[in-house]
Amino acid sequence: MKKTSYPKQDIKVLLLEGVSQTAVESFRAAGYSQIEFHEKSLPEPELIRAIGDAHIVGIRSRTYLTAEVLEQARRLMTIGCFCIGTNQVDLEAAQARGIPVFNAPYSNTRSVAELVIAEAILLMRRIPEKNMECHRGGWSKSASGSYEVRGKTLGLIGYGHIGTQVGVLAEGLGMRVIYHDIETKLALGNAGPAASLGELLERSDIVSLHVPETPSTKWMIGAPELKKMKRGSLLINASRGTVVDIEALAEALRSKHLGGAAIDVFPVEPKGNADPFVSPLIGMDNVILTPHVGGSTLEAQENIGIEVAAKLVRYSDNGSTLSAVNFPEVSLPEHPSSRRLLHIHRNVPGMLSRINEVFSSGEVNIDAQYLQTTGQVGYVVIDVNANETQAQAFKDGLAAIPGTLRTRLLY
Ligand SMILES: NC(=O)C1=CN([C@@H]2O[C@H](COP(=O)(O)OP(=O)(O)OC[C@H]3O[C@@H](n4cnc5c(N)ncnc54)[C@H](O)[C@@H]3O)[C@@H](O)[C@H]2O)C=CC1
Ligand SMILES: O=C(O)CCC(=O)C(=O)O
Repeated sequence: MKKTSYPKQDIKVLLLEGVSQTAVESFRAAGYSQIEFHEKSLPEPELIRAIGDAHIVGIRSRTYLTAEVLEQARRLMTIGCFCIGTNQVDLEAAQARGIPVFNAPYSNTRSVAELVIAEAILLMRRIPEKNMECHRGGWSKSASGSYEVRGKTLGLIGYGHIGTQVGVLAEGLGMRVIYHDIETKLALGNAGPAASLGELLERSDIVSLHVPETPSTKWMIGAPELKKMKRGSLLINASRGTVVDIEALAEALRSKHLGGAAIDVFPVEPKGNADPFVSPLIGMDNVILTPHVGGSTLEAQENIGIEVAAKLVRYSDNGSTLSAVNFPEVSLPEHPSSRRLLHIHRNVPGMLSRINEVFSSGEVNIDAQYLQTTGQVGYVVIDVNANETQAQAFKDGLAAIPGTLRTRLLY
């Protein structure tokens, strides 16, 4: 087994929320044996207990790693979100503690896009109501209110990885696609940008949301926006629950201003499958309710398990932070003949010269040095041709520099 400064068998990996077994297998294959696996998210007191001695933690969307929780995670080296969204982690608090956070930005995007397309067709055909009626022993064979999606306008709010795929699939069905994004985006196929959010809402037969949870998207669809939507049009939200004012949506559905909705995400979601689900949308036959499963397919979860575990292992073994969402990114080569020192520090002037002073005795050769900074944090990696004692002395020297957040030594 490759030797690390901290023996791999002593590195505790805490995996929550039933992340795929492919993640467990990836850690085992990389030599990590201390893996604590939980099928569910943990209530905060239990989370704090479990994370207290963990070096690596893997979560999905239900575990909130707040500044207070991170404060208790004294040994935590890195965090993996086995999903796209990272809003459940206090990214600034993690950065300030020198903890890179990784996610899987692509692996479940196709799964969400497929669900959205399926829901668009079902809602256009009024299938949710017809389904409920049949369940109640009713039979209303009628074409009234049922339409093909062909020729209808789909308005996508957020034209990123998921929005673009929904657009491409929708065009394959003959839909017209318009989108609204805060960034300038390359339009795929025949899609085109709407002049504004308001224009998109006014023109679309179906509006589908694909934005992240940020201050700019919080409650972005409220009563005034719903009012702008066409009478009888449909709303799909598989992004984040805080994007839509759910009470305003319920009212728009009750008043029949909207014809239907498909909602996968909610402002408050149950913590686990045993907890009750409460929503003003319950009981509305023209609403498809799903328990935040947009990305929950076996294909997506297996791929996410492999992708995020690989990023966590690479950081732990090699120091690479490529694609970290809150941290300076460095992609590092292997270092077979040198020892590698990692120094994470507050990004203040003069830090690099203080780091270099530690090696100024001229006793050893520096084989390579890498530096990257983002806003508050700097990350320097130094490969040195030193023996174990020298390397340990360098690590101690680096740790003593004021402004140091964390140091590690990799063999
Ligand atoms: N329901 C589920 O299970 C899943 C939900 N998601 C959610 O979907 C979101 C989107 O995923 P991706 O498309 O992969 O993300 P992405 O980052 O590729 O795309 C998001 C797009 O939204 C745009 N955007 C940000 N703020 C905006 C605003 N105020 N107005 C208009 N556009 C804005 C961005 O510029 C970007 O183009 C994720 O952040 C996550 O919250 C993702 C996967 C599964
Ligand atoms: O699968 C999950 O737990 C969350 C999926 C999701 O919302 C995401 O990837 O952002």
